[in-house]
Amino acid sequence: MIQVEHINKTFKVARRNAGMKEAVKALFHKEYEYVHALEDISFAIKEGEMVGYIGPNGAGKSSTIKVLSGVLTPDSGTCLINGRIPWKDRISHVGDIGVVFGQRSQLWWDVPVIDSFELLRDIYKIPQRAYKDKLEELVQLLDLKEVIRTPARQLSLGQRMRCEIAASLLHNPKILFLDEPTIGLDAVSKIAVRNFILDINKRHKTTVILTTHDMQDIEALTKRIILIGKGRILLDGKLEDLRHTFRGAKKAVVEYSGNELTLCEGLSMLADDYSLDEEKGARKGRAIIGIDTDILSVSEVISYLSLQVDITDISVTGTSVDELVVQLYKQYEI
Ligand SMILES: Nc1ncnc2c1ncn2[C@@H]1O[C@H](COP(=O)(O)OP(=O)(O)OP(=O)(O)O)[C@@H](O)[C@H]1O
Repeated sequence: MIQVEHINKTFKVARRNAGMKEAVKALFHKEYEYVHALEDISFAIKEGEMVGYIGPNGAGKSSTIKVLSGVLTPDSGTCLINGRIPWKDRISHVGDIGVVFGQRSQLWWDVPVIDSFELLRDIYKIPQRAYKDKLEELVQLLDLKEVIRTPARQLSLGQRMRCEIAASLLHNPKILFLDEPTIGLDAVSKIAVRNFILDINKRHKTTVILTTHDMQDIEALTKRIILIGKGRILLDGKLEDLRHTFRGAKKAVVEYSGNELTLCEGLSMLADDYSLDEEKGARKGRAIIGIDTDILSVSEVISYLSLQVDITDISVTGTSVDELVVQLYKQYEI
């Protein structure tokens, strides 16, 4: 459905130093720098897939989404979406895609949201019957009844984001590009947005490409991730496999009293915060210990530690998706 092959995009950016003198100098002699936003980007996405497109700031995520949605023409490479080249067949292509940029609005600011929806109906030439049915579905699923008669500028961020998502789906697109859809939302609104995305993917087999810095979005929505750094794709694989790779790392938070903790092979001290009871000559503390589960099992760790100290509380957690991504960024030096 989406086939991207060897896409490259370089931006030519004018640069000058600060100050009046430099500004005048730049009038006569401009200096340029070249930013390689996308370098040899290739991937394929099947119908109905939900893919997380992740990477640090400036990695090239938005540039990729812009190429896929047809607003940015690459310097070289090919991209076919449902048999169309996005930047060449823009008008027919936009009928197939919905785009939500979390940081930008597609709603007209001063008019009630429903007026923006009607305008989009005209732009996309949605038949009246289909529009009515879709609107009804979206209003119900996204709980918009109370807000669509309000101007966009008077909505809370969460309400506006739900309206943005509805606006992007009115014409029933096959593909949805979501660029930071939960940015700035509170926990309840984030969950509502995520549940809705899961729901439309299930109902309509909508293909979703999601760029986000929120790893809970990735965990809740996608099975596959594509990691981009400095304009290049560094990894494309299943989240599950990645978890497997990093499975060997767990963390124990141990509240203890007694002696100083000594660690054996397979354990590493990440933090040890304690106070000293000078009378008893004993410590009371909270240690965070890294466990390499390829060397020691969790039960062995508990037995080993309880031989040394009194454990008053212990919790053991695996690597979170956030930690996993930090490790990936470290591994790929991005
Ligand atoms: N129109 C442009 N003109 C010049 N440089 C640009 C332009 N758009 C993007 N870039 C540069 O291309 C690189 C990739 O930018 P892009 O916005 O795609 O990154 P991103 O991964 O979406 O980052 P973020 O997570 O911060 O949104 C950056 O170095 C950026 O400065």
